[in-house]
Amino acid sequence: MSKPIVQLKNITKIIRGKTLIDNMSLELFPGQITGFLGPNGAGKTTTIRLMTGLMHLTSGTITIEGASIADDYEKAIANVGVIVENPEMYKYMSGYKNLLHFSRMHNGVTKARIDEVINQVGLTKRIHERVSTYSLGMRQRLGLAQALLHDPKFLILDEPTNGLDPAGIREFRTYLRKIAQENNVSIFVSSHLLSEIELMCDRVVVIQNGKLIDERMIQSDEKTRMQLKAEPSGVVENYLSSNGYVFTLHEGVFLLDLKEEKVPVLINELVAQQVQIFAISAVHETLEEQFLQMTGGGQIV
Ligand SMILES: Nc1ncnc2c1ncn2[C@@H]1O[C@H](COP(=O)(O)OP(=O)(O)OP(=O)(O)O)[C@@H](O)[C@H]1O
Repeated sequence: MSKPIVQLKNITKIIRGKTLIDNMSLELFPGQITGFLGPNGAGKTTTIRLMTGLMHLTSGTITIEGASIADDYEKAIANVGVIVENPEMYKYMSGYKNLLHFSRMHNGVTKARIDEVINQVGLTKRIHERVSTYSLGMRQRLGLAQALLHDPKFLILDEPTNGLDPAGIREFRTYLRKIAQENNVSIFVSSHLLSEIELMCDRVVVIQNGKLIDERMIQSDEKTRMQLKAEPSGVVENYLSSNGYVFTLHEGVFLLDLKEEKVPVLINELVAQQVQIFAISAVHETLEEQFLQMTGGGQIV
């Protein structure tokens, strides 16, 4: 695994005797999109405020590209890009003029760099039109371009796809992935929307009561848990075990993990052995179900 871009080491935040963040440690890596998931009040916003220096740590350290937020703020923050919930844009100016305006907030953003980010977020054709004519998805992408202007290595997105439909989310994700990979940026997506995290991220960390309670990779090409009802079960059992399937049999229903594209193969082979298939279907345990189990049913929208 490559070197982390961001390191949170045993961070704690206490305000007026209340522990908001409790001894949390986390590493974020280049090229990776990490989802930060938690019920309302879990401490997501507080963590982001600590990461961007808007709040001071009670104890622990946060470093970005090796620079400490507490001791070397300017250097650390130079590597951070933030997209807030609804990026504030000048609607009656063109996308280009907006970017030109925001580029002046940083040192050394060239016109060539502005063109580069416009191209990266797919806005080249419409960039000279007024922002008021943009779709919501285009505005989000303009917000992304704005956050990328100074070429940060760490990008924070707070509830990034607010209001986008699933197709819009998917489109936005394509751009995020391209940016994570091409620029070797570490992207951190804070959201209480499980579906959003599932769609956009490679990895998810779950926070509750200021503590990290789970961390896992999200694999899109994962095997699906299937339930199969077929008879005679002895023949099915024989076939599955001699072909290396891992399965369980409960009340006449087989449970096994396999990739969806393997389903027709399995059906053909069983039918060839005179097996009668009554049903085969996917059993989905979504991240949402896992999450609800983990957090004991915290308030999720
Ligand atoms: N300045 C503050 N002073 C005291 N308590 C605070 C302060 N800021 C946040 N809190 C409390 O800290 C806890 C964590 O809040 P935080 O906003 O970080 O949660 P969150 O995960 O971002 O939730 P949401 O999804 O609702 O934004 C909450 O109980 C909140 O009331």
